[in-house]
This record gives sequence, C-alpha cells and structure tokens, in this order.
Amino acid sequence: MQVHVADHPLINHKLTYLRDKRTDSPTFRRLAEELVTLLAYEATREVRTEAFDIETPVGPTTGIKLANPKPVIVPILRAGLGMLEGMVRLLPSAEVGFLGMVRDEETLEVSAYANRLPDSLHGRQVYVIDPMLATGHTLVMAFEFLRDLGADDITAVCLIAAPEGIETVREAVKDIGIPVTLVVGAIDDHLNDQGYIVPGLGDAGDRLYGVV
Ligand SMILES: O=P(O)(O)OC[C@H]1O[C@H](OP(=O)(O)OP(=O)(O)O)[C@H](O)[C@@H]1O
Ligand SMILES: O=c1cc[nH]c(=O)[nH]1
Ligand SMILES: [Mg+2]
Repeated sequence: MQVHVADHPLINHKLTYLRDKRTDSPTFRRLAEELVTLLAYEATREVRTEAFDIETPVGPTTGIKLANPKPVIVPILRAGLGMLEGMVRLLPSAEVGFLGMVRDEETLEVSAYANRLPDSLHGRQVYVIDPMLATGHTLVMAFEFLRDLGADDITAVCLIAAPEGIETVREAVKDIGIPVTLVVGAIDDHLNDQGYIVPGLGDAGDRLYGVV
C-alpha cells in the first residue's frame, strides 16, 4: 500500500482550524470540503485518462480527458458525506456510491448499515472518502466490500490518520489483492483508549452534523 501525506502549508493551515474545538459546524463543513479538494489533487494523480483531439483557436492539438468507465466516489456515511461536495467538484463526471458504517464506541468494531453501490465495480477506479482513519477497521471493511464488487484499484482519502490504523490497513491490504493507495492530510500521534485520534479533531460526524 502506498501512503501519501499531502504535506502543504495550506492543508496544515486548514487542518489547524478544523481541529480547533472553537470551530463551529458551518466552518467545519466548509474546511472539510476545501481540504478534500486539495487532497484530491494528490489522490487523482493516477486517474485514468485517454487522449482526444481538439482545435484551439490557433490550431489542432491532442489533449486528454477522463477515460471511461468513469471513477466511482464512495463516501463512508456519515462523516464521509462532509467530503463529497469537494471531491465531486474535482471529478464531476464520477459516479457516487454510498457505504454507511458505524463503529461501536465500546468495542471499536465496525458494522455496515447501508450499502448503495453499483452492482459491479469491474474496471472501475474507486475513491473512498472518510475524514478519520482511527483503528482502521472501517476502511478495511470498506475495502473488502469494494474488492468483492470487482473494484480495479482503490484510493482512500482521509483528512487525519492514526499511525496504528495505517499499520492495520497496511497489513489487511496484503490480502485484498488489488492496488490500494492512501492519501492523508496528516498522520497524528496516537490513538487514545477510547479509539480517538490524538490530537485529532474529536468526532468528525458529530462536528459536521451534530450528536445523534
Ligand atoms: O478507523 P476506525 O476506528 O474504524 O474509525 C473511523 C471511523 O469513525 C468515524 O465514523 P463513526 O463510526 O463515528 O460514524 P459517523 O461517521 O456516523 O459519525 C469516521 O468517520 C470513520 O468512519
Ligand atoms: O478521532 C476519531 C476517531 C474516529 N472517528 C472520529 O470521528 N474521530
Ligand atoms: Mg462519528
């Protein structure tokens, strides 16, 4: 698994305000969208393209466009929804599938409660978006779903990751059997006893949408 940390002053600036507990929900949503657009620049480096001919006002040239079949973006509900607008802005022709997953706050085990994905992902590049990679259980389960539907390769885009979670995902993808890339805005210090990323930003879903 390739891991890219998109270390850039603008990303670090926006992440700092996202982390700040004084940041309100509307600002948090805006920052999450802006951050994913910056991370998507790195994440889409290997997006498949095809050549096509155009004419500029001055003469003919060959350019590129996104190849078919178009990529599929998969936000992990709830918190991944906060990154969807920013990702779709960069890949407007992509399809969007949804996976709803929640972790048990005591055991930190994950369960899936919603699945609205294309019937087949054969030949498709898939971009998974979820702001937090904590224990890694959520991403591993998502990758298994997507691999079973035939995804060609998967790129996960996360705003903040814990080193422990990255190692769990790294081990698991050895058995996934398709190329996996991880693009993150920051790798934080550690996970605490409750499975929260430290320093992190708290519960991303709650900060985006309120406590349920
Ligand atoms: O790496 P893990 O330990 O599996 O944790 C990461 C998951 O936790 C959060 O979701 P949560 O379960 O809080 O659901 P929510 O998005 O509905 O708040 C986050 O958005 C990830 O999906
Ligand atoms: O720190 C964390 C860990 C998991 N999920 C979150 O939203 N935040
Ligand atoms: Mg949550």
